[in-house]
Amino acid sequence: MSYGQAFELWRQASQPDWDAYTHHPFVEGLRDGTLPRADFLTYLVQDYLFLINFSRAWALAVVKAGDLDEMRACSATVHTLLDHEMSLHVQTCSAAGIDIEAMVNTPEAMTNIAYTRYVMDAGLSGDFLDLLAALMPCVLGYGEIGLRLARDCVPDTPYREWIDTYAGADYQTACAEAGALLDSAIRKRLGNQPEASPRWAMLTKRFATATRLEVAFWDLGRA
Ligand SMILES: Cc1ncc(C[n+]2csc(CCO)c2C)c(N)n1
Repeated sequence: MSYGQAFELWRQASQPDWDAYTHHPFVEGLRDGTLPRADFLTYLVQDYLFLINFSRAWALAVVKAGDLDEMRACSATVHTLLDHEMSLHVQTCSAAGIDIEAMVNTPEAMTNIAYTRYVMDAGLSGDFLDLLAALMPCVLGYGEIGLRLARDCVPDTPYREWIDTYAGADYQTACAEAGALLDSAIRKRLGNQPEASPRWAMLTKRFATATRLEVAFWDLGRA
């Protein structure tokens, strides 16, 4: 499954942080089923708070978009986040006795604040490309993780549902579309040789910073 050209270049430029993100001990614990349930729930509650702010960042992408196609793609992501992705978190936590009131009243972890506000600032101080560069590690990293874990996980891991969500055709299609949106947005603004643009280094850096923030996000699940 290809997530596009810019992603491939930024992913390579972000080594070894990309591997630290996609092969983090937390991810390995999902794969082999050894991740303690309490750690998973800590992660899910923080991730719920993360997704609230992440939805706001995709809403900012609607504002920063350059045409109706870009607006449609970003507003569809806002809709998916608010009406599907977040309800999975609520259901799983509620089955474990954590109600939505408890979730929204949990203080945001520092790394959670750092990550989401970094993404928001990329969009507020920069343009559509700055914002997309900061949004992509999150979207595409989970696609890559999902595919690998679906292939390599132990058959009876209790995290099979989580893995199947991200390995599934719906999510993989969303990743391919996000990668295509990124490539097309870059082509419209920077032309056919974007690597030669003076902006390329900064965009690559934004992708790498968001990747490091993903590593830190897994760490907070293990606290
Ligand atoms: C820390 C963190 N990083 C990535 C994701 C995955 N994710 C975030 S938004 C979205 C839908 C499309 O943008 C998906 C799959 C997450 N949940 N939490």
